[in-house]
Amino acid sequence: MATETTSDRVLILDFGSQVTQLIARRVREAGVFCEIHPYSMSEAAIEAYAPKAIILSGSPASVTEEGSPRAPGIVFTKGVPVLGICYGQQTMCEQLGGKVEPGETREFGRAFVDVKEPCALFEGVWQVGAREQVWMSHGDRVAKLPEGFRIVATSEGAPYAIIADDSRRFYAVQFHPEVVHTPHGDALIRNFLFAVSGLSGSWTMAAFKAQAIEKIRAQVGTGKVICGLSGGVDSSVAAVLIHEAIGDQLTCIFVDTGLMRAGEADEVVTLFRDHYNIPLVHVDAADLFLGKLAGVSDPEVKRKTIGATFIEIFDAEAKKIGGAGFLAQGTLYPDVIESVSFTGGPSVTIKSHHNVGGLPERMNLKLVEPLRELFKDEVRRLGVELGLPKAFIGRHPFPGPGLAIRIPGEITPEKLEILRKADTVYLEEIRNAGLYDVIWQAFAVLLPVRTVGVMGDGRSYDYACALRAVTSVDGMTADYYPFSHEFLGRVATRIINEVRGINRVTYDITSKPPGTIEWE
Ligand SMILES: Nc1ncnc2c1ncn2[C@@H]1O[C@H](COP(=O)(O)OP(=O)(O)OP(=O)(O)O)[C@@H](O)[C@H]1O
Ligand SMILES: O=c1[nH]c(=O)c2[nH+]cn([C@@H]3O[C@H](COP(=O)(O)O)[C@@H](O)[C@H]3O)c2[nH]1
Ligand SMILES: NC(=O)CC[C@H](N)C(=O)O
Ligand SMILES: [Mg+2]
Repeated sequence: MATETTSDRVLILDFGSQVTQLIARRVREAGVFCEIHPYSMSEAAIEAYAPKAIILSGSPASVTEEGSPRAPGIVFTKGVPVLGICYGQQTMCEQLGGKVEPGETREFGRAFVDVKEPCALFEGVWQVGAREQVWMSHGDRVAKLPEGFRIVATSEGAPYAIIADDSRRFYAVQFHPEVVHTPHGDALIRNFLFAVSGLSGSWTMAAFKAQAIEKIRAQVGTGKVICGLSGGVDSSVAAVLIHEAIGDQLTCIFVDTGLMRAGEADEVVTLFRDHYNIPLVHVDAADLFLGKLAGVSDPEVKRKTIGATFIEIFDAEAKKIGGAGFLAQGTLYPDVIESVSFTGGPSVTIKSHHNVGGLPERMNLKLVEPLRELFKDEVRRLGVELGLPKAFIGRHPFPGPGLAIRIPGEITPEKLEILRKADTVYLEEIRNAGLYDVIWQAFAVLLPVRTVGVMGDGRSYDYACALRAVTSVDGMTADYYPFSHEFLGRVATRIINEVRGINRVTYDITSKPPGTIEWE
């Protein structure tokens, strides 16, 4: 999976921590390319990836348990700098001849470290003698240092809060520098990347764009490419990027799945044709999708059915334009991470994104996915770099499976119609209140629950709907948007008055985690 994007690559080995993603974000924000791989990555794959530095993540596991995960030996013999975080520190110590034991005091949340000796990791950030706030989440602790290490900071629950082996460039911390609750944690990570590892921090969107174009040309040659275009920011950016690379070898395909929002199909096609001179085919596949989804209520079955149907259509369209060999999609890094359960790795499949885990096993078209290693906010920056108009860049994400994953249970044309109306009212109110751009994503969900109400002195027995609005940076974590009660009241009244079939409205205040943004 290694890419040619840059030679300054950092490898993050994941032991299953909840916050491994954040390590990647901090590294990329520093202008350094990195990828997350499971700790079980083979030594050959590590060699092929050729990291300039390695970071070991935290983990729910305990080094003291038999069979708990270990880093591949090559991590410590390759001669590159290594930063161990929490479990990463513990396994580093254990593997290099130190000792780990269950601690007497567990530390969760805010803690303080006393800085004892100078260290490249916090040079220019923390002073010797200072007491600094960090964020801890551990029960075990290092009890004996491996040879070559020294203690540079301590905390109450972790006498080895920061340790260093300067000659081998191995550093390890018991706390989590990647979370915002460790103020200056990002500066420590930068020090590891620049001062310790000597990386350049030159991974910019302009550099990414130039290299991505080269890669697309090399992969595709003179072949024809069709690009699944949804009107969302990811596929729009992918299409424009690919068009810059291969010009008229590209044809875009917009699939109307029948699971779109009100007016969306026309809007997307018009917007794209107005701005770009890229051939766009509009396929009306509503009957096909609704037919295949009839009677399906399990979320994963829905997602896989939708993924397979998309591919069926792309295959047919590829033939129609005289045999395209490649399918381009706006797949992002989070789609990949959430869909993939690493064999032998610690993470589990949360949901099969229709364009990754939902793809059929056998595919005729070869995938071109130039954004596969980017997070959403990075794609938006690439969009700016490519000169995409704001109408594309600022759009809320809309998932490929569309309203199908916003109607828990079976999907029917009647339910789709009700949901479209409620969603339209909700988004209209959000726009009127000037909130569209401060919210990351907002939508209505039609619940498969009917409740009793009283309307116009009569009894109603209709569906309930839930409203969702979240703030986020990259969709990997999210919080609910704190609307005023007045706003929520206004939307609820309008939906109940205007949308036949809904007589109750609720607001979803679940963050991610533990929830996800979509309901399925
Ligand atoms: N209706 C559609 N027609 C054609 N391709 C689609 C459609 N919906 C999704 N896709 C393909 O699946 C990919 C993933 O969808 P996803 O919703 O994650 O991205 P997007 O729609 O491009 O952007 P956004 O996340 O902002 O909605 C898209 O980039 C696109 O290639
Ligand atoms: O194209 C897509 N195909 C999918 O199968 C899919 N599932 C979720 N999403 C979008 O991903 C982001 C994170 O969503 P979740 O918190 O629900 O996983 C949110 O922005 C979701 O809308 C999808 N997009
Ligand atoms: N966050 C972590 O990496 C925790 C590591 C280990 N499970 C402990 O409790 O110490
Ligand atoms: Mg979309």
